[in-house]
Amino acid sequence: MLLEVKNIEKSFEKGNPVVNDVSFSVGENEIFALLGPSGCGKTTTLRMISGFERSDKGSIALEGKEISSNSVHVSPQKRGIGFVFQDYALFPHMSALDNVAFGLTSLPKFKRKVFAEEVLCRTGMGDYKHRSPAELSGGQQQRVALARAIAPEPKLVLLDEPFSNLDAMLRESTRKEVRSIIKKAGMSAILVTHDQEEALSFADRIAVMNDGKIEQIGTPEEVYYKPKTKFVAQFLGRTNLFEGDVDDTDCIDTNLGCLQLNCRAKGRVTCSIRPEHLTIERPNGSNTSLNRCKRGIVISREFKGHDITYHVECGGERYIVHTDNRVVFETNEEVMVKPLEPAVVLTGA
Ligand SMILES: Nc1ncnc2c1ncn2[C@@H]1O[C@H](COP(=O)(O)OP(=O)(O)OP(=O)(O)O)[C@@H](O)[C@H]1O
Repeated sequence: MLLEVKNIEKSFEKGNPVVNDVSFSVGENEIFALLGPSGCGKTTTLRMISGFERSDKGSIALEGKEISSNSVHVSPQKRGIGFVFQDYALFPHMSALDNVAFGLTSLPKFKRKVFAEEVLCRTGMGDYKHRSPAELSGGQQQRVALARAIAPEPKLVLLDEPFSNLDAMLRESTRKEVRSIIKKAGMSAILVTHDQEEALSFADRIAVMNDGKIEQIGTPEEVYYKPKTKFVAQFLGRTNLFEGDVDDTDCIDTNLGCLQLNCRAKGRVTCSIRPEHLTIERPNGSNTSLNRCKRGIVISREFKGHDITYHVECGGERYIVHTDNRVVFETNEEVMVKPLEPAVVLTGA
């Protein structure tokens, strides 16, 4: 493993820990994301890894060497880690090119600007190389800061909301370009974001944080399709939650009928089904008697072009169903909601 973070903790003043017993590791050439709502402790975790903040407890090791513990604190400059701060932190008196060339101390002087320009071009900022930060927009400064962090090709680069100031189109293309630069150079990265779509599309693995703690670590597919807690299920997009007693066929009885579970469980469980794992049908003789499901009413629908989201009331509860645009129902229509996949049991709920 390139980075090992073990049981780190941080409190400010006398308050509760804002980072509470956080552990994870990042592999070689891996892109890892810390995802969670504002104030959950993501930036503080990143600052402890960079060395700008000292942890109260726990340890951090980079390439097997301890850089932070009770007795060790390697200064940020000596950690060999690149970072992009939320506020860019560019040198105001230097051009974009000089900002990027500044850190390239391992290259001979005559090569620094050539290489800096190459990286600036890859983040789409080649045409702005002579401008000072004051002459650039927020989004452009953000891309220069990205270029500056990745140009020296550090083993690990820390990215704190690095795409937040870019508009939707630019965000997607910059994200792809930065991901490819990191992967091609063999670097690893930790991205901090509260944007679930960004974490899902950019990272190889994601740690979902809530209130100072990590609730789940997994690949994008794992955290999205197999959330362990209610928080993870709800933070990673819309979902339908159910509670019920497991019968001896691994099902629970719900308003939608008998729901099959994704794993063996006992007693009372909470489980989740993503809206795209439900579909709706017109009631007919066969599906109404099937599985004791109740009829529902379409309360509203959101047409989004390539797909449609329906809100259906069924047995006094509301459910969200996401279908492709060929499944067309009107508001107030009577429907049956049918699961397409088993419900995921929230084992950490
Ligand atoms: N220097 C500080 N002094 C006191 N409290 C702080 C300090 N830095 C952060 N905090 C508090 O610690 C908590 C976690 O902050 P942090 O910036 O790590 O969260 P975050 O998840 O990165 O949020 P955001 O996405 O809004 O940046 C917040 O409640 C914040 O107010």
